[in-house]
Amino acid sequence: MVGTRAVNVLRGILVFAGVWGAAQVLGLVTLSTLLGRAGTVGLFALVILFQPELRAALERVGRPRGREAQSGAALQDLARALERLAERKVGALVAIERSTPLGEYAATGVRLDAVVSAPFLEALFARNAPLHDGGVILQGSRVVAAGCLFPLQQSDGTYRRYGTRHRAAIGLSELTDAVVLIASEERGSIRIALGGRLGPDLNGSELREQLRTLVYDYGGPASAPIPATARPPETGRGT
Ligand SMILES: Nc1ncnc2c1ncn2[C@@H]1O[C@H](COP(=O)(O)OP(=O)(O)OP(=O)(O)O)[C@@H](O)[C@H]1O
Repeated sequence: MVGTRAVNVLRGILVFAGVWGAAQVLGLVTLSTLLGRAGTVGLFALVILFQPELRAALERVGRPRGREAQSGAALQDLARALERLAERKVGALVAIERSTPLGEYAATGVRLDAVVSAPFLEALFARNAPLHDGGVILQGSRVVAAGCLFPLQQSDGTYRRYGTRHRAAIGLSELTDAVVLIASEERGSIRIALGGRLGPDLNGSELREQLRTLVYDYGGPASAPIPATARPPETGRGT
């Protein structure tokens, strides 16, 4: 994905390999030996750098069967919590992990390991609750972190008028394939940010339908084009 840390690292590796290859072709023995040694050290550095992603991948391999059924119940609870929060005009920001590991964003908040339930999510975002600020991250049917800092979408004009909660959702969805839900404190609306775009207001049944398509039925990056309801870039104040 363009702009992600992995792509930047890959670019660096390609430049490194190019210089190393050129040194070997040109017979620059000292330079190619030095780069060869640096490459070995670099390999270890990569393992450390991508430790959260590697751990998430291993966790995914070891995840027990039956996760889909649990996620179905979790998504129902998530939708119910978002509806209630929006109704009461309590702001909420929830990122659902899909293919891109969200470990680096979870690390900016408080790690949790709790089953998704509507009362728990509502309690997390309640005004004055210690973790109500920032975003919550879900992996499967678990809440894995709260109070997380998401990357703000750089105001390129399209979303300039939106507040930081919405721009954090758009920013995260731009850098990852997460499905990011926003309950607006100001408007009492629910929206989804996906692929760097903010969708329209959703009612409860539309939200459930979107969660089913984007999360429950999700079979990997190739299977999930951005649905029409998440497409229109809107220019008005979203809050
Ligand atoms: N980078 C960020 N990552 C995660 N959450 C953030 C980030 N920046 C702001 N927030 C959350 O957004 C809240 C501020 O929301 P703000 O009113 O500015 O945005 P908004 O898009 O207008 O949302 P709302 O419609 O709910 O008012 C903060 O209190 C915090 O909880």
